[in-house]
Amino acid sequence: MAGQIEVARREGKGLVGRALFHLAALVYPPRCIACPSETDAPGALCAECWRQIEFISGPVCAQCGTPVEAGAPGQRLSCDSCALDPPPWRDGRAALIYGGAGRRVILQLKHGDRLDIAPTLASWLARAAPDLIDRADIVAPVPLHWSRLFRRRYNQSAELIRALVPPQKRGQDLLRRVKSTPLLDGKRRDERSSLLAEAIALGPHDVAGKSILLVDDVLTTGATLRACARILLTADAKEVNVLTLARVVRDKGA
Ligand SMILES: O=C(O)c1cc(=O)[nH]c(=O)n1[C@@H]1O[C@H](COP(=O)(O)O)[C@@H](O)[C@H]1O
Repeated sequence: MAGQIEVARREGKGLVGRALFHLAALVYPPRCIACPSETDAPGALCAECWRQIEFISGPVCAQCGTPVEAGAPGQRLSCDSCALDPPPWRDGRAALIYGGAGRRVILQLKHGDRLDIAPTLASWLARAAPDLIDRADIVAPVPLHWSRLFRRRYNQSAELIRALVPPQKRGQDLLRRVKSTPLLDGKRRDERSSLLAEAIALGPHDVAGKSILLVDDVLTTGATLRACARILLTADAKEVNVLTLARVVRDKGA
C-alpha cells in the first residue's frame, strides 16, 4: 500500500489527485521502508532501522568498496579478495554493508514491488560514488533474463539508474542476459562463475572508448559484475567501474 500511495502522490495530477493522496496518507500513514513502524515522510527509515544500516565510509578497497584498514595518504587500497584475484573493472563502490535493515530495504525493492523507494536508494548510491557517476558516459544495469523480468516485471538495478541519472546517460539495455541462471543465493564463487559464463552479451551498442558504470543491487563474490565487465572490455570500453547498493562482507550477517 505504501508503494501505491507514493506513486499516487508522484503521479496524482491536479487538485483531486493531491487531495486523494493526502486523504490516503491520513488513513495509511507513511511507514519505514525497512519495517512496519510509522515515519514522518514516505520513502524514509525509522530511527531504529536508520541506526542499524551500516553505511560505508572511511577507507575502502578501491575495486569493491569493502571497508579496509587505512593506508598511506593517497594509497590505492585493496581488500584481500581483490588483491588475490583482481576484478576486471577499475573502481568499485558500495553504499552499505549487506545485512539487517539494509538487506530488508534491498529485498523490498527487489521482490516487494516497492519501486517508490528507488529514489531514496539511488540517493545513497549518489552519495557513495559521485565521482564514478560523473565520470561515466553510460550508466548500465546488470541485466535480468527475460523470463525473470517477466516474473518480476522490472529490473531493480534499472529502476535505481532511472532515479540516479538523466535519460541521456542511461544504458538500460546495454547488456542482455542471454541465458537464464538460477538465483545465486547459497551458491559458491566457482558455481556462480560457471553459471554466469556465456550468460551475458552486449546489446546492439558501440561501447568503444566509453566509460561505463555498471550498477547492481548487491555484490557478493563479484561473479556477475565480472561477467558483465569482461563483455564490455572485450568490446573496447575505455573503462568499466561498478557501483552497488550493498557489499556482502563475511561475518556481517548477510
Ligand atoms: O538474484 C540473485 O541471483 C541473487 C539472489 C540472492 O539471494 N542474492 C544476490 O545477491 N543475488 C544476485 O547475485 C548477484 C551478486 O552475486 P555475485 O555475482 O556473487 O556478486 C547480484 O546480481 C544479486 O542481485
